[in-house]
Amino acid sequence: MRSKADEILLNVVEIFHSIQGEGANAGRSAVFVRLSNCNKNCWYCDTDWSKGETMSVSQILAEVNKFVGKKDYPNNLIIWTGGEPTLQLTDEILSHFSEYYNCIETNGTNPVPSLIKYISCSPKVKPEVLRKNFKHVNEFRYPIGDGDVLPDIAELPAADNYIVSPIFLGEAKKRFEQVDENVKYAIDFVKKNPRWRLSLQLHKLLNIP
Ligand SMILES: Nc1nc2[nH]cc(C(=O)O)c2c(=O)[nH]1
Ligand code: SF4
Ligand SMILES: [Mg+2]
Repeated sequence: MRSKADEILLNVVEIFHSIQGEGANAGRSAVFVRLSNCNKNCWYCDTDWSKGETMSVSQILAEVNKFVGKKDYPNNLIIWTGGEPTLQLTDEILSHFSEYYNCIETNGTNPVPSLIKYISCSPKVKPEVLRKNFKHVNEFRYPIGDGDVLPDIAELPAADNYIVSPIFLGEAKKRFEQVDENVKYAIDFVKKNPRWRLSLQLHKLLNIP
């Protein structure tokens, strides 16, 4: 018999098992489910989110299960990313993944489903929009380039971690080159603003997915 999980369909770019490369969970084992599409078009975007294939929730569950077991909670991380995962992800979908520790990487344009356990927000909107969408997030992570100005922490919703990551550049959609000016600027920023901390995109340094 067909179940609800067979009927709910999502557009998925890729599903892979790696380590979380960025932020406060950097280094942790995680299954990434990259959903198609975004509502922004950042010049430094490193992801081809326009492609993808249709998958049912059952198919996604089967794929995730190949990599990570249900019994390892809360160390069985699923990272819903994109593109912008809030364009597709709902609590109804997440109810089928309740035995996993569900994390999201979001650009802050929309509120996230309530069943998400860990919100990593890399904002592409103004603080006032963030205040409307969130009471609290687990981490704010700003990609930062030489001379970029960040909002004051007082303007942002409450967060457990405030993180800057220097923007790396290189070939389009494969931006793995360190930009020394951005790294220096990020380090000086953290020295002057010690509530913020530095996170490097480990997966780019290690050349892994
Ligand atoms: N290893 C690894 N960590 C990541 N953290 C966030 C990612 C993303 O593309 O959202 C990502 C990614 O693509 N790979
Ligand atoms: S919001 Fe994120 S996924 Fe969307 S274009 Fe910008 S960097 Fe890429
Ligand atoms: Mg990525």
